Amino acid sequence: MLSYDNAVAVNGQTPASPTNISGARTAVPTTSPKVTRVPVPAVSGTSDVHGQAMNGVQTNGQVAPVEHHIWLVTGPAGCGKSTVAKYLAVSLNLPYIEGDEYHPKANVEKMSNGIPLTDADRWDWLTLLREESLRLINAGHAGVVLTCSALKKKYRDVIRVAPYFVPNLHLHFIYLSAPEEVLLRRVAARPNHFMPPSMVASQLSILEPPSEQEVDVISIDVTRPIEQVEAEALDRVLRTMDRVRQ
Ligand SMILES: Nc1ncnc2c1ncn2[C@@H]1O[C@H](COP(=O)(O)OP(=O)(O)OP(=O)(O)O)[C@@H](O)[C@H]1O
Ligand SMILES: O=C(O)[C@H](O)[C@@H](O)[C@H](O)[C@H](O)CO
Repeated sequence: MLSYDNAVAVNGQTPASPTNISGARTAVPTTSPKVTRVPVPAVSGTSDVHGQAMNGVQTNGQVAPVEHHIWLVTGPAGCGKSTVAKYLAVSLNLPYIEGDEYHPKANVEKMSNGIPLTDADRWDWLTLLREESLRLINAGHAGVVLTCSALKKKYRDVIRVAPYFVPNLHLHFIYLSAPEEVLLRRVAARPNHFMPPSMVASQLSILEPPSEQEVDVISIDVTRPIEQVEAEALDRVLRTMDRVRQ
């Protein structure tokens, strides 16, 4: 069941909710969550040096509205979410939220032991990722880059609620697709990661690849070398931002 237990700050104000009253949080990051913003030059015209508002005075003297974006890099284990998300975050000078670091300890333990998560295991985690994205945007960032497997449509729909909370907020999924053998090879070759290769099959068994009706999804074939994947991802992001601005 969807949970709205955790209140989201809207324009700096936190609405009353059962969570505010009890002070309890249902899910907390297992480790120090990775919310990083790498101080490199922004891609021209996308953000200022603080990675903040992408507005500015247009040639007609009018101030353009601030457009906010959540770039959610999605797909099954090993598809390259973290790699691509870090690249986008650096290129766009935006904070990066590593979804895996927000799983409760029990989820990580399950996955480490080769036990797939259930819907119930994922609900609070998904809500937490949505909240954390909104928190950073409400704190003044123009946008965020977020990784989250979001394997089913109903998981993506949990995040799709985000734009209700912030004016001019746009959510985009960047879905990385690769066949099982490629995922297996990449997961098996990756050192020091909690996810065993045996979990790839279960990820694919529940995966609902985004349909054409999910018009907020950019799909990218990631069987190609990483440089090509990153270049395509950035190009599609920049073109999407242009479209939104027009
Ligand atoms: N296009 C690519 N070509 C070759 N190797 C890649 C490519 N993309 C990612 N990799 C490598 O595959 C491995 C998995 O990538 P990464 O950790 O980014 O995936 P992920 O989707 O974040 O995985 P998980 O969700 O399981 O954490 C890494 O070792 C990474 O360097
Ligand atoms: O929904 C899930 O089953 C999980 O989020 C997984 O996708 C892992 O966290 C990730 O892939 C790590 O390897």
